[in-house]
Amino acid sequence: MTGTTAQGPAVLSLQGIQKHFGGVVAIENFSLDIRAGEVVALVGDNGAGKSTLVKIIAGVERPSAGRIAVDGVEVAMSDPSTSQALGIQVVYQDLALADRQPVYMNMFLGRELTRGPLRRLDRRRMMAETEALVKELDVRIPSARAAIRELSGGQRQGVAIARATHWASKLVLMDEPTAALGVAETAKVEQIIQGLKARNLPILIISHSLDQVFRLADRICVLRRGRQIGVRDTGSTDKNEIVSMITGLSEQAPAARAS
Ligand SMILES: Nc1ncnc2c1ncn2[C@@H]1O[C@H](COP(=O)(O)OP(=O)(O)OP(=O)(O)O)[C@@H](O)[C@H]1O
Repeated sequence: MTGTTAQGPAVLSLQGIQKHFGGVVAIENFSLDIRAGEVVALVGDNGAGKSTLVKIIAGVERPSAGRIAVDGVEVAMSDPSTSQALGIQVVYQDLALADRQPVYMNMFLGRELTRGPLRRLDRRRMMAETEALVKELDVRIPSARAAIRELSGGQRQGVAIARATHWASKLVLMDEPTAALGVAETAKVEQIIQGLKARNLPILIISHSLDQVFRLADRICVLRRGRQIGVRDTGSTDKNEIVSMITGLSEQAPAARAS
């Protein structure tokens, strides 16, 4: 592998990760360090193993072999709550939002703030915290009281990202965050993701759009049929190289490309 020039200690370190589903090798031997403040894109064709890797980090799937460390300490991601407790949050494609509930309740879903001995819902505090967060991240929603179903796809995605950011102290995983969005909404969500860099929170993002990957990522990690093909710094590679890594077809020489 080449091109791993990010600085600082690894927030998340994956070493020799393997995952077999019966006879299917979904992940062969995967190693990657992710550091504070960087966006790493995971790319590869359908079935390359991207979602499986995200599920392993999220504690949804157990690796067949390999080691995972958070801040240098080896951990067993035995279930999603372990991963969450370690400060890792996932924004899944379906967003996992409660459609009928207001934005502020979604922000605290399963972790609602309460007050007093009767532990009544502290709606005011949840609303205030939600408003501060969406403002900080520039997620433009009509109100923290708006029900999710009243929001556009881009606004929903913004809420899901804001929630993940709120609860993640170490890492946010994003699985195709703009797959269902139009051009303008994609641009807005990308702007929100770029804004997260200021928080120094590392992001691992799955995307099928190489244009998006080149806009957002500091490093690009390529998988092909479960094999880790390589990691490149975005600034020292180009789409041709990444496409050839994804497909396994060698790059055409410039002369041949021009003809
Ligand atoms: N629960 C499972 N049981 C059996 N095989 C699985 C399971 N989950 C994934 N696989 C297999 O593992 C391989 C990797 O799948 P994965 O979904 O991780 O790929 P992907 O890169 O995320 O693809 P896509 O871009 O289509 O989402 C595929 O061959 C898939 O069929």
